Amino acid sequence: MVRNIVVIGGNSHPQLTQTICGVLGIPPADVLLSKFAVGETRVEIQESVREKDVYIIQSGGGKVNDHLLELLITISACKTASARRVTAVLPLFPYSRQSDIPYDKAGAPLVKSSVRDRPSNGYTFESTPPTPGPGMKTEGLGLMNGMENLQKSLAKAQIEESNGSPVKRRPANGLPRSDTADSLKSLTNGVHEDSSSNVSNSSKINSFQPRPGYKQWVAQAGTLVADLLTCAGADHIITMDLHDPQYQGYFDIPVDNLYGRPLLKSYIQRNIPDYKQAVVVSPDAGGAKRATAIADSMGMEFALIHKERRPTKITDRQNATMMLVGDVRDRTAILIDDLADTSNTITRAAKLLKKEGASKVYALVTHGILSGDAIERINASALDKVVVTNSVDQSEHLRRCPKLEVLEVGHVFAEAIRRVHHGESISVLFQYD
Ligand SMILES: O=P(O)(O)OC[C@H]1O[C@H](OP(=O)(O)OP(=O)(O)O)[C@H](O)[C@@H]1O
Repeated sequence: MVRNIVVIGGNSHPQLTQTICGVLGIPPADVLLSKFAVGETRVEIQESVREKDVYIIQSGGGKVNDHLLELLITISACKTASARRVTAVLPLFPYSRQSDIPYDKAGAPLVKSSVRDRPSNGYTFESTPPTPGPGMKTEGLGLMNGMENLQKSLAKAQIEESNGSPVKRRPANGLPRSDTADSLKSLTNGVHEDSSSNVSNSSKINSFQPRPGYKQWVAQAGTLVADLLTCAGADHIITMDLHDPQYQGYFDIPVDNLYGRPLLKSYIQRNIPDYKQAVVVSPDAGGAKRATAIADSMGMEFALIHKERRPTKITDRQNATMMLVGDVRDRTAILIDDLADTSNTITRAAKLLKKEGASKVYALVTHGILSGDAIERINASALDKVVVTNSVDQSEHLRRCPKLEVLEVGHVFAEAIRRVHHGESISVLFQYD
């Protein structure tokens, strides 16, 4: 039994909390996790955590936003109740697929197709508009252009006023008082259009295009989530198989990223007949390192599927954008990935592998998120077996998916908690060879 330690389970995965507490030999702490009628999360810690080492178990998946907020409020409640240290245990780390803005193959930030499809003549990676500087020609550029247009409009208004013509004035909220089309016309005139143009108002609105080079920013939600956790008071994070291991660098508190690989490897050794003759397959380039680590350490062959998310032909959505590099003919193929969400990736990969002659296809995935109709997709797919860990609650998935097998991660997290609590090294839990 471990002393002076408190384990609090969030609503995301009560069974995992029970397993962890069972291994540690302590009961889960008494907490009240509920909601007000309006939907706001309510947390009450119903026992003392003063000077205690607190571990809060909350996984991603399911109602991920609710679970995240519940975790943040629980961390904050423990800190204000004088906990000595608060560790957030996130078997599946929420938002870790959104740790950075997406980049295209050329290394430029991804933009929406309306901008991406523009002719690239003269495109540079310089920001547009550039930062205004002394002596810089400002015509047609950002704020300076807006100022010039404003000055022109004011001058024009003064002339019209002195001629006795009616002049449109903006109300206090800054919008012109006339109808919407007129308002937008005058607004777009100030920034994007030549005011002398004769094009009709509605076509101007419909034909609005962002300025070339303008980047439609994608939120860096992963960074925000890292900041929210530390801001709420987390002193330490324990997680498993982060989608992007570099995400740890977004934190200024310790992050222990445990590996699910030992569990996957031991499943292969124990359950796949003649596994040395099987081929480990990564369903996309992003997971190649993960899959090769397993293949190399077990002396197995490796193949790679090149995955392109956008289908090129509407008539062949399933295979047109996937290509196998390697040979799986008459062999068992073992797909390795960090997570399955819609399960599109693994089911399409399985179809391709069977088409390429694989005799059997397994998918071994650390995080079985399996959202929406993922289970139906798996049931109807060429996959023979899908093996996931219970980093996300699998009880409902298990009921609906006869192909699913679940590996227990509770004891791995319990051991990590025990070691962190006693100040012992947990590097042994990172080893997977
Ligand atoms: O079940 P699905 O909905 O198909 O999602 C699963 C895929 O998504 C993730 O990769 P992602 O597509 O984010 O690309 P990356 O590996 O290049 O980051 C993950 O590594 C899987 O390959």
